[in-house]
Amino acid sequence: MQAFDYEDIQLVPNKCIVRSRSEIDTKIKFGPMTFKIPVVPANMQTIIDEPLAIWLAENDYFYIMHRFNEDERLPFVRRMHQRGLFASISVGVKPKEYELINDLAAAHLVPEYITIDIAHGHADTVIEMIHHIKQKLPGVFVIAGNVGTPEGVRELENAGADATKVGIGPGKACITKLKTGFGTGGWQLAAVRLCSKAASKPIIADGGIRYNGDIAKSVRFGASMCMIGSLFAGHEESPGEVIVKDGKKFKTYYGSASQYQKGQYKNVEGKKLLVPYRGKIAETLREMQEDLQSSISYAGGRELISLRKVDYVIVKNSIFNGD
Ligand SMILES: NC(=O)C1=CN([C@@H]2O[C@H](COP(=O)(O)OP(=O)(O)OC[C@H]3O[C@@H](n4cnc5c(N)ncnc54)[C@H](OP(=O)(O)O)[C@@H]3O)[C@@H](O)[C@H]2O)C=CC1
Ligand SMILES: Nc1nc2c(ncn2[C@@H]2O[C@H](COP(=O)(O)O)[C@@H](O)[C@H]2O)c(=O)[nH]1
Repeated sequence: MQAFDYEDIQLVPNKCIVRSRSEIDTKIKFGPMTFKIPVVPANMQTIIDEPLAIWLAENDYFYIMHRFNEDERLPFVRRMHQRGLFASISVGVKPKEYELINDLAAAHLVPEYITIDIAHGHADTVIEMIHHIKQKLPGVFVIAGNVGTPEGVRELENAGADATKVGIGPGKACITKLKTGFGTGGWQLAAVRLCSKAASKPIIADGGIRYNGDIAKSVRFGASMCMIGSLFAGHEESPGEVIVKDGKKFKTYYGSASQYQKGQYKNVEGKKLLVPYRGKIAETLREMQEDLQSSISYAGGRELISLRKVDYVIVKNSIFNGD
């Protein structure tokens, strides 16, 4: 197996078949809905909150609400549906999470998407939760993760997951690779490739995306969707705290397994960092779409799927991504 990451790969251009990039379609059908671009902000507390979820849903972007305001999830689903918007929530695997699924079923509240979000997703705990959701809320599109191997993808798909999320430790706020020695940090793009070859359902490439071009690379290697944290952390709408340092504005971004999220220093696998303030999220999403349109033009196509066939070269070998 070749180990490579985003910075090691360049995609090889084909002849352009459009007169303008505006002709190019970046849409992706993912589960029951179609979205403008194959990108979802990470389901982390400093990345997504309810006002942003509403804005994203209203503007045809995918979102996944984080799971850290536990008791707010059921009312959140209700409020999204009352607004005529899709509901997309996260769950863990502890006993209280089973109660949430039971309560949603009892209230006939069926979110369109549920993401099972734990660090080591290739686990019986996740398989059991997939079974529970599918039994109680059969209409839900279930995303399960995170995994980093073909075996992980296959087992979760076989258990009933409709999509799997790939990425163990490549994230910017992640210290899993340093604290445990395990993960896909430094070879996340190769892991996406490996996992997508084993997948019979969509996969989400999660973590390690540092530039807009990495979205095209993820799609090239089989991702249907990219989950992004740090690139979304610095916006006006981002829930992180604003910090002013030496006259410059920053926002805080912390890992979901950091002491800041957990409230205690136990099994910590995440850190806190400051990211430069970068204005409105709408502008970043617009630029991502434009860059993706350009990518597809270089692929010699007019829609996202054309990226899947392009040649690539490995331009160097480094394993610094995420550090
Ligand atoms: N994508 C990534 O690389 C990573 C992401 N995260 C994020 O951090 C958040 C917290 O994750 P997580 O700690 O899993 O959530 P939880 O604290 O909710 O843990 C979920 C369950 O899995 C158990 N668990 C957690 N890690 C392991 C492990 N390595 N082996 C066996 N059991 C385990 C926990 O028990 P106990 O705590 O008692 O072991 C608990 O019962 C999530 O949002 C997750 O996505 C965290 C690390 C890596
Ligand atoms: N190992 C850890 N990974 C984490 C933690 N919190 C979140 N994450 C993962 O990172 C991505 C976002 O990555 P980025 O490179 O785009 O910033 C996120 O979706 C999670 O999968 C953590 O505490 N530890």
